[in-house]
Amino acid sequence: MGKGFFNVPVAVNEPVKGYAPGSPEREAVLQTYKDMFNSKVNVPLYINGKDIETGNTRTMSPPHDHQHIVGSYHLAEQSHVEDAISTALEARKTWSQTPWEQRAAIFLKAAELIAGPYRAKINAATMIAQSKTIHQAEIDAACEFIDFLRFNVQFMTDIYMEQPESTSDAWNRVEYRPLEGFTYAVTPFNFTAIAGNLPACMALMGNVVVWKPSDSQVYSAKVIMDVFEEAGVPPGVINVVFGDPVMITNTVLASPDFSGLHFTGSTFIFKELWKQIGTNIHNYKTYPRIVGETGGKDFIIAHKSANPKQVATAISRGAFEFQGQKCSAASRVYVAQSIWGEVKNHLLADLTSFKMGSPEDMNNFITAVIHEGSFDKLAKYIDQAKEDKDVAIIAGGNYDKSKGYFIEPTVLVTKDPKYTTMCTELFGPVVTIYVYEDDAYTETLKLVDETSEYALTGAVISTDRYAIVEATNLLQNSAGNFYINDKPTGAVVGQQPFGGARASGTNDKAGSAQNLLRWVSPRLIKETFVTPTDYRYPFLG
Ligand SMILES: NC(=O)c1ccc[n+]([C@@H]2O[C@H](COP(=O)([O-])OP(=O)(O)OC[C@H]3O[C@@H](n4cnc5c(N)ncnc54)[C@H](O)[C@@H]3O)[C@@H](O)[C@H]2O)c1
Ligand SMILES: N[C@@H](CCC=O)C(=O)O
Repeated sequence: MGKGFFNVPVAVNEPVKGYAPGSPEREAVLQTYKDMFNSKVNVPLYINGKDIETGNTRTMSPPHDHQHIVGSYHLAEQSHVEDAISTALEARKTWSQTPWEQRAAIFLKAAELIAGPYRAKINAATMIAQSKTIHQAEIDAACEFIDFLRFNVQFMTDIYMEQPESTSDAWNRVEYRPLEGFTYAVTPFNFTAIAGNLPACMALMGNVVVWKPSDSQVYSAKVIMDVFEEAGVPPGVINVVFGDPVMITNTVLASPDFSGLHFTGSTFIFKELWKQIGTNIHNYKTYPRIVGETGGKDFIIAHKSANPKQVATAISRGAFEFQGQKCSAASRVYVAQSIWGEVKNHLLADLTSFKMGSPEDMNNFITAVIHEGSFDKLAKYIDQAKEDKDVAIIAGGNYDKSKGYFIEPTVLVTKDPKYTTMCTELFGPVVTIYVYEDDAYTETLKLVDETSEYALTGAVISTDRYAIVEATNLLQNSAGNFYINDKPTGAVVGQQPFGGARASGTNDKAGSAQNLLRWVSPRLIKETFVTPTDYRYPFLG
């Protein structure tokens, strides 16, 4: 189909803008934030390239100002989901035959639109919908999303170039077909980049998609769809439905043409979806691909040789950036007794300096948690900690939902290494610390490995190389992303492919060729040049 072997632009990471006072990017994003905050957006479904208004709507409010309405979005009925499926299957006829370089051009254009004309808008939407500070919005909605789009194009061509050996009389070719049928993307609230990448990377590989965003990310999902539309994603290739996740999922998974689930979200939901796909397995035309990146209970272990200030900073950033609502957020920390005093002093000094409030005020490091359900759950764990004897609250512990869902960054110190908040994912600004005896390092590493069902990210901080080696070996299966002398968050596309195993997911590494491989079904074509005409082997005479 192609009329040349094309080189794609070399992917480079999008530089993170600083948003310093007086900078043009700061002025632009603040003005856009104000405009969006003070108007009302109408978000329809998007099916077959058309805006669909169902009339059944739900309002949208920023988590930091939950009585303020910034717009409303339309909820799908079953018939809309069925339309999304049939329109995707119709679009597949053309899209799956479209040359790869044409598909690539669309998503490279999307990257440039976000880097330029849409940057302030996608960042402001993320600040409003998900209550991210400008820095957290910039590294997610702008930079990480741009990186996904650019690097995926490079990964796609790397995959296509992977070809078998041929001989002089037979040419072996592998074509990387899109999956037969349609795919389903179910995305979380916490990363605009993930919401955009899950449908986009499947479409890039020639698939057609039904995408169900999180109810708490609709505003920034709308900007993503505007970008895709302007970049030229043809009608029917990516269809967006909002609303009841159970009804939408039941409808999608009931289709015999369902061919792949690309999920990011909580572990329990993913396991339920896997089970449902298993139950329906006899109905499908092909075995559906299942990719899920899910929860975490991410750790930092600080050796006695660690620099206490480095440990404290890794906790301050790793546990509290974006209110701990990263799957990679540090939420359990093991600190050697001899450095704990100093770590604690630095950490408490950091927490005292944190400012909390609306992301519009760029002095704030902490904003609100995503919704009332999350707020109430976190408040319950904090209240329980106030009651429990084995745990002390050394910072934070207050919360207030009168205006926004604000939870004070909270540090628990426990004497019980299996205390509930050392094991359970809370997904908020609460970190639990266990102080271990300096000479119990090896036992503590075993504890790290055995304490949680998850295995997403983790970090060791040490200046002793043997301690690093021991942690690297003993924690081999405890984290899919393992950091040495760093916090466990902040993976960058193209640098730290991201994902974990155990209950944290299928570890198909977002931001890598490995993930894209899940969305193709290779076909081997052997072409023989001189076709045999006699069945006898030479020795048969
Ligand atoms: N491992 C990773 O890469 C990664 C990245 C981001 C977030 N996460 C995880 O995501 C979670 C936070 O995100 P969230 O609160 O949006 O997660 P969530 O599981 O509540 O929601 C994720 C998506 O699933 C949908 N959903 C909810 N119930 C459903 C059901 N019964 N059937 C079908 N779909 C359903 C939601 O509407 C949403 O679109 C955390 O557990 C976090 O660790 C993991
Ligand atoms: N890319 C993110 C993780 C995404 C999960 O929420 C990080 O590494 O911090």
